[in-house]
Amino acid sequence: MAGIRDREKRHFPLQQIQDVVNLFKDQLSDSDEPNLAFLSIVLGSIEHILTVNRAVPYNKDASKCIEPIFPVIQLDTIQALYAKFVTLVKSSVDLTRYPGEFATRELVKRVSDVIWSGLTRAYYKDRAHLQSLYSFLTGNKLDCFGVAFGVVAAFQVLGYKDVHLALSEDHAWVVFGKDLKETAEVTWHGKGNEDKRGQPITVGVAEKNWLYLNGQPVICSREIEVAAIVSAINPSINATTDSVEMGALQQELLWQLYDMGHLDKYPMALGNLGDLEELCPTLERPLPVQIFEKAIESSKNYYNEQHVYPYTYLGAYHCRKGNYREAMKAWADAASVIKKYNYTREDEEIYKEFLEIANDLLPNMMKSVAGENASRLHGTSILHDPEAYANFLRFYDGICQWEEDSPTPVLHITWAKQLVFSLGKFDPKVRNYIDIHGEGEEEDDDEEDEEEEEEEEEKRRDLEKKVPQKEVSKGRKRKRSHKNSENGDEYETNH
Ligand SMILES: FC(F)c1nnc(N2CCN(c3ncnc4sc(CC(F)(F)F)cc34)CC2)s1
Repeated sequence: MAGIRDREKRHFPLQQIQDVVNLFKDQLSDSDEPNLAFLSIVLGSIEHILTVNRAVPYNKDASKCIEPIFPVIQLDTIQALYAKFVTLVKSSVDLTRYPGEFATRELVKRVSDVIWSGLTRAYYKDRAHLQSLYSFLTGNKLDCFGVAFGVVAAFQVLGYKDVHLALSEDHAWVVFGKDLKETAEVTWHGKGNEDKRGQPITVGVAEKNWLYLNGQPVICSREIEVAAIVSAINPSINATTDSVEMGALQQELLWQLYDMGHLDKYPMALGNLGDLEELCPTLERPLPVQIFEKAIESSKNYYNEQHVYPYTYLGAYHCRKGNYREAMKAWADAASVIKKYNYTREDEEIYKEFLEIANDLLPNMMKSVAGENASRLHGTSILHDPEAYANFLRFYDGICQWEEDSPTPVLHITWAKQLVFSLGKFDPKVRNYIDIHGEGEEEDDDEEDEEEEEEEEEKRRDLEKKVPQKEVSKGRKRKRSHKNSENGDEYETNH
């Protein structure tokens, strides 16, 4: 990989968002590969100034702090960090020992060790702003995504074209070799799990396993690796405040990548863009729902519909907007994906997603609709809607199927309590309008049905009387880029 040349230098100093967009446009449209390490250092240094070390100027009225103007990024700062990365990588690997065109498993493990040994011993791995090479080179800290990305960037520095990033919805690894046939773990996953660095991800490991998306991860090209670091931008200053400038830069860069087609095979980046558009709509651009639908289409077209997040992005959006019918459908669709998987101990992230939907978002939705007199009286609310009821049942059926044959149980008493609570909010008549017979089941005659319904009704009412409703907790902090937006310290809120 050639170093920083005039092609990069002429964009400096970077003084505004458009300068960064132009730099990325130039990097992505040239015949040569985009320089991953260089771009990661640029994004990390901007993010550092706009979120971590905000030298925010105070105007005369000290109580109001104003958003800092865009930081000026000097070429020499970037060049020094880039040279440090190149020196570290090239001095740690004796390439004469690896003569082949393609990377070997031994070399992949070696490069992973080089990144690994550059990390400080102990630090809070889930903290925000640990995703870029800027964090690695100035603070010796990376999150699990950052380590995998760092390995791929290191291989680009070493001149390899075959080592690429593989991304699932909660893990990252690399593919390499002729036809990208080989896979290798290069980072850790979650808490308290031994890392498996150097090991391949075999069919047996990936099969029916959400962490490896049943063998349907996003296999990145260099351009999609650029999309991954843009998607990994974390604009959060603290748990309640985002940098408007950093969010705007991420949004602009994602649209740039979108227009070049580099998000077509990256559902999570599309979901990210949909969330940003909800916060701050861009004129003449698709609406958030349309972007979330594109993420769903991407999962259908390229990943055999094995991805869950496209549906939970859409469901969360509709829930926030009060579109409860549509939220129910999206969540039923998400459960129809997860039901194909077996739940294992390393799937906590998706477990928390469904737990929040079933035991917090759904009950609160049913509560607020039950309270709406108008729609209830006119029977237009979801409590009278057979379609919503069918999706409600499909949601829970998917979760039950997810649990079946799994080594780890999913459901516990709270799930049952919340199910009874939400189910009980539907108007009993709604059951007469849906057909829930499985394939080939005999059609019962109506009288029997009616009796059965009455008995069910009695049982449900008795159960409800016995089961006191626990107050549901407040919603979980929404995910941010590739890690939750956990910050070390709290600040007073800006807005
Ligand atoms: F379900 C919705 F509500 C979600 N909201 N945010 C979600 N995120 C935030 C973005 N995010 C991601 N967004 C882009 N690319 C990636 S690659 C990856 C796995 C790992 F970090 F590399 F290990 C995660 C991830 C993870 C999922 S899902």
